[in-house]
Amino acid sequence: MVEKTFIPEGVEPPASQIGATIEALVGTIAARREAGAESYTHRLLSEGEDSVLKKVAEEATEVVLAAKDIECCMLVAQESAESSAIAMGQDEDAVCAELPAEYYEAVDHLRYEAADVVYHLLVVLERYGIGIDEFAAELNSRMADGERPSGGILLHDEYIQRGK
Ligand SMILES: N=c1c2ncn([C@@H]3O[C@H](COP(=O)(O)OP(=O)(O)OP(=O)(O)O)[C@@H](O)[C@H]3O)c2ncn1[C@@H]1O[C@H](COP(=O)(O)O)[C@@H](O)[C@H]1O
Repeated sequence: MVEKTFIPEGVEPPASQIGATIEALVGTIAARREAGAESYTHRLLSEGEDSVLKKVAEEATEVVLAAKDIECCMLVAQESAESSAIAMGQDEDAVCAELPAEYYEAVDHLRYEAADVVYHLLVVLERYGIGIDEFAAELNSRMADGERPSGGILLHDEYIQRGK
């Protein structure tokens, strides 16, 4: 925990799968500060900022394209199912399209690109000294009380500077 954050008194911090994964990756990324140039992460942390910042933008675009591929597969499958229904004299509004293998490949691709975005984003946070708990506090501080995980870390008010 850093001075900017706190956990409400008397509550246990939560445990979760994705939390453990992100924490392990964040630890690896931080440790790569001391690695050599053979480490891709080290290069992103130590070279000019454009390398990692461009990578975040590029990977985010790839997420968009991967999601669009999924949409395209769904549309093609639906249109094909509707055409078949019409040809067979069935109600085209009642058809349920069978999704092709390409759809599942596109979903896998989206997951892959999403992981690329998260990794590069975590490198950016490390580069600019934003700890993972501080980042969690940013997300938690946006949540309503009933929505936030029990024991979720929060930002002290003076560190909430939205839109500045
Ligand atoms: N999670 C990652 C990770 N995700 C993506 N990348 C790299 O990010 C780069 C992405 O570049 P590209 O987009 O050109 O390549 P791509 O992802 O193959 O292809 P597309 O995205 O274009 O489809 C590749 O070089 C990947 O290896 C990562 N490199 C490292 N890590 C983690 O960081 C640790 C330390 O890595 P090193 O610094 O290399 O030791 C690793 O053990 C991993 O846990």
